Amino acid sequence: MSTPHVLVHRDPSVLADAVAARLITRLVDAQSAKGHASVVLTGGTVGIAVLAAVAATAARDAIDWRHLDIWWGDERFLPTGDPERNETGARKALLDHVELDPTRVHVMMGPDSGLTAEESADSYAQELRAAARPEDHGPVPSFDVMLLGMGPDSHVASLFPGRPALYDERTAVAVHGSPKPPPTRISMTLQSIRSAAEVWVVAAGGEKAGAVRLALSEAGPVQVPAAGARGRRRTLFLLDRAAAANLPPGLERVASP
Ligand SMILES: O=C1O[C@H](COP(=O)(O)O)[C@@H](O)[C@H](O)[C@H]1O
Repeated sequence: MSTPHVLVHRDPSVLADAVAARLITRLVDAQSAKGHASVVLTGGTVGIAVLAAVAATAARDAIDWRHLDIWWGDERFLPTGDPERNETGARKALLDHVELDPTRVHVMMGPDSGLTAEESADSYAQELRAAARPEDHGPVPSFDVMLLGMGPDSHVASLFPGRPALYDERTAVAVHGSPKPPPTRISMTLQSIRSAAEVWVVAAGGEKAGAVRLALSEAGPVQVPAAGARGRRRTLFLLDRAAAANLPPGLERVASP
C-alpha cells in the first residue's frame, strides 16, 4: 500500500477543477498505455463537483469515453433515477453528456431491480470478479483511479466508523442502519478500495479537517475508515484549505496559492 501525499488547493471550486484536470490526464495516460481505463466514482458534494468540472472542460474530449469502465465505490439503495442516488448525480453532472459504452457502466442496483440489498451487493461482487484480469491477482480489477469523498466522521464509500462492513472480507456488501441517510446502502469494502492503483480522497470544508488529520495519522481503519483508504501505487489526499486546516506536521503541499 502506498503512503499518502497531500495537495492543498485554495477553495472548493479550484479543488474540483484541479481534480478534474488530474483525472482527465490520468485516464488519457492509461488509455494510451493499455487502450482502456477504469474509474471508480463517488457521490457527495465534491465528488459530483469534480464530475461537473470534467463535463465543463473541452479537455474531456481527450478521453475515449467508449473505452472507459465506470464503477461506483458506494450507492444509496434507492430506485433508479432517485435524486439521492450517487448514480443519478453522476449521470446529471457528466455521464449523460459523454458517449459511453453502456456495458462499461457498472451501476449498483437498487430496489427497483427486485433484488434485496444483499443480493445487489453479491451481484456487484460477481461483476467485479468477472472484470478482474489475471494480472489483477484478485477478485477486483486494479482500477486506474478510485475517487473517494469523505464524511466529517471519516467515512469513505459507505464504510462508517465501527460498522461490520469494515471487517467484511467480501468485495461489496450491503450496509444497513447507515448513520447518514438513507439507511440502506451498497458499498465496496476496504479490500476493493485497496485494489485500485490510485486512490484519491477528495475533501473540502472545515467540518472535514479533524477527519483528514485522523485519516493521515496512525489511526486504524475500523475507527477511521479513511485511514484505510490506500491505493496500490498511489494515494492522494486532495483538499481545499479548510479541510487541510489541521494536518499532521510536514504533510502539506500547497498546490494553489
Ligand atoms: O453519503 C455519502 O457521503 C460521502 C461524502 O459526501 P460529502 O457530501 O460529505 O462530500 C460520499 O463520498 C459517499 O459516496 C456518499 O454515498
